[in-house]
Amino acid sequence: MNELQLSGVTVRRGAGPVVSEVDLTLQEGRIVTLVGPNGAGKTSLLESVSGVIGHASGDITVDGESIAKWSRVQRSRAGIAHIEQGRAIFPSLTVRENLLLTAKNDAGVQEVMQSFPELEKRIDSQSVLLSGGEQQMLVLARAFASKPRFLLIDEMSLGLAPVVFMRLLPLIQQIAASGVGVLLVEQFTHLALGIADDAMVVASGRVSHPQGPAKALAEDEALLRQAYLGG
Ligand SMILES: Nc1ncnc2c1ncn2[C@@H]1O[C@H](COP(=O)(O)OP(=O)(O)OP(=O)(O)O)[C@@H](O)[C@H]1O
Repeated sequence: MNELQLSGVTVRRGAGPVVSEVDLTLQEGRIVTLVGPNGAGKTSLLESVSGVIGHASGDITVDGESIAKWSRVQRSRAGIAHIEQGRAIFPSLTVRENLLLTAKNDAGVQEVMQSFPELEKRIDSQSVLLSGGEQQMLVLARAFASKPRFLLIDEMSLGLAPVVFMRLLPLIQQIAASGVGVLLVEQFTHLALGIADDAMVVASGRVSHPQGPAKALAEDEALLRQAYLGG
C-alpha cells in the first residue's frame, strides 16, 4: 500500500476545531502541497500527523494501520519525519556534525551529500556561517539522512527570498524521487504547486479544494483565488 492516509481528520486547539474533516493520501515518491492563507490550520494538521499534537477525530493510517494512538517517537520510527517551521540547526556544530545527528555514520553522511553537492562544499564549516538558504538545505539533508518514508515540510521558505527558496525545490524533488512521500506546506503557492503532483487548499479550517492534480490548480487562477477565500 505504501501510503500515509488521513481520513476525516479534525484537529482541535483549545476550545474549538482549527481544521476539520481532512481527507488526504500521501503515497511514497509523491509530493502533495497543502496551500492556504495564514491561520488556516496547515501547521496544526502537519503536527497532528507527526504526533506533536493529537487529533480529535478521524483516523491517520500508514499502510492501512492506524497510528492515531502512536507517540511522536513511534511515528518517527515508522518513518514519519517532520521539518517544523524555523531553522532548527545546531549553529555551533559543523554541517557534518549536524548530519551525524540523524545519519548513522560517516558513510551515511557521504551518501546523503551525493544529493546535496552545494552543501558538501561546506561540510566542515560551522553551521552558523552558512547562508539562510544553505541552513535550510542542511535541515533538509538532516531529515533525509534519517531515511524517512514520509517527510512533512512546514514553510521552509520562511525568511528566504523566492530565488533562494527556488534552490531548495530540486532537492525536495530529488528526495521524493528517491521514494519518499513529501507533504509540503508552503506560502510561495506557485513555486510549491510547480513541484507537486497533487495539491489541496485549506482555508478557514476546512478543505476548500480537495486533493487533486497540482497542475490544474496552478493553471486556474480563479479557482485558486476562490479556494483561498474559502469558497
Ligand atoms: N499552540 C496553539 N494554541 C492554540 N491555538 C493555536 C496554537 N497554534 C496555532 N493556533 C491557532 O490555530 C489556528 C490554525 O493555526 P495554524 O498555525 O495551524 O495555521 P497555518 O495555516 O499553519 O497558518 P500559518 O501559515 O500562519 O502558520 C489559528 O487560529 C491559530 O491561531
